[in-house]
Amino acid sequence: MLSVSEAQERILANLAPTGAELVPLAESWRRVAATDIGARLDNPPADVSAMDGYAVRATDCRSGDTLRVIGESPAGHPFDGGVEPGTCVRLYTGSLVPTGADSILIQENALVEADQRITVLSDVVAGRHIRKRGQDFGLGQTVVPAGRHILAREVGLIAAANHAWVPVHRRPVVAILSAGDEITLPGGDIPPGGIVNSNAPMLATLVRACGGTPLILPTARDDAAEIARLAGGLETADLLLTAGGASVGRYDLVQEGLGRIGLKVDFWKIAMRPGKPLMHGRIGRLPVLGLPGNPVAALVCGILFILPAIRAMSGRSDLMAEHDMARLGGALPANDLRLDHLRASVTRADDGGLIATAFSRQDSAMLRTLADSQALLVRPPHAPAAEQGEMCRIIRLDHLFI
Ligand SMILES: Nc1nc2c(c(=O)[nH]1)N[C@H]1C(S)=C(S)[C@@H](COP(=O)(O)OP(=O)(O)OC[C@H]3O[C@@H](n4cnc5c(N)ncnc54)[C@H](O)[C@@H]3O)O[C@H]1N2
Ligand code: MOO
Repeated sequence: MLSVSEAQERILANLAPTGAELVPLAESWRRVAATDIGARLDNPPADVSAMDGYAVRATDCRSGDTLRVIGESPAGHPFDGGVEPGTCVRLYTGSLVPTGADSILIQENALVEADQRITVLSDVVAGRHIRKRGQDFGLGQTVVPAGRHILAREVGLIAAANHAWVPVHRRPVVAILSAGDEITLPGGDIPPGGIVNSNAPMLATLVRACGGTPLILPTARDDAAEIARLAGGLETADLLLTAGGASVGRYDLVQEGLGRIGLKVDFWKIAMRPGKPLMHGRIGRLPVLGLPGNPVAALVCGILFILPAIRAMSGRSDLMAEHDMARLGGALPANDLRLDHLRASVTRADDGGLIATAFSRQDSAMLRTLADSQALLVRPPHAPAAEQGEMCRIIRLDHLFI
């Protein structure tokens, strides 16, 4: 069986980033920059004060000196003149520094006298409290490089660089096809032997959390022709996910159904748990991931394979879900050849470190245990038995909004 890392490499090998589209700045959160975004001005655009006080010349601003206040420079209303020897201009945080001034005397260090005069109470250090033009970034400099995930900090930076529109990669469209005679819609009557389709809404949410646009297709019966019909004509999608019918049972017909519309299987079955029956292939140019029906297996495959695939198609370079280190909250038995992903709760020790404790039952159909887990505890293939307190690797689910 293929290892998880080989499977990831093969899935990612043929994925290209989507094209670019322009979105309003406010819509760019959690999108990915499609080109380098350059500054359309210097920031700050001119020398400005970092404090409320007076624009002065440091040489005539020693403790005990008296200066004449020749005007005011409120933020947004620059002073129309210059600071001459023995004079100063009243200004505020963000005010343009008038010509002639080289420093700011903060107002706490000035005693206001009569006749528009102030007495300096403390020596001024030349250059203090002035934000120099372009000290943050300069006109034409790249502020956000292509491939950067745009979060609130980048939104602020792009705005400061004077852009109202942002070039981002189009969200990858991910079609989701559930297969199985037993599958019913959430909220309806459940016939004998039926089970509610939890995979489609859960995978759609995962797709959204990873930055894609989910497209839930109608549920396919256990019928190869119906699977072929529902999965056909998806030329505009970027990825097709199937859920269920991936294993070796007589009614596991996804491969046969998709084969009728040209599926070329790249691999089937990998050395992981849960998620062993994962299938990867292509229908024409459309990449296909066949996920197991067991919901926990489908979600774990989502984190290991769909998440990096969507990130890659979105133009990101940080592809894999981040790992953290934790101490084991309980002993674990030795592992077999499959990379295991145990559902685990996470708490914080008094020293600030993380403690991950695997749930005692790890059935891959148990959704409540999955929802109660804050992390997947990763057990490498052939890991020996481990004692409580030993270090382990975890993938934190809350951090991924999954
Ligand atoms: N003899 C073997 N049996 C199985 C093997 C094996 O290697 N040999 N692998 C097991 C593993 S591991 C998994 S995982 C499952 C995967 O099976 P399928 O992908 O074929 O999934 P189904 O049989 O269609 O369903 C499995 C399980 O999940 C329920 N299900 C299916 N779709 C949904 C859905 N959309 N929402 C909620 N629940 C769903 C379905 O009713 C089944 O209970 O195979 C093992 N068997
Ligand atoms: O992938 Mo299966 O869920 O290991 O049981």
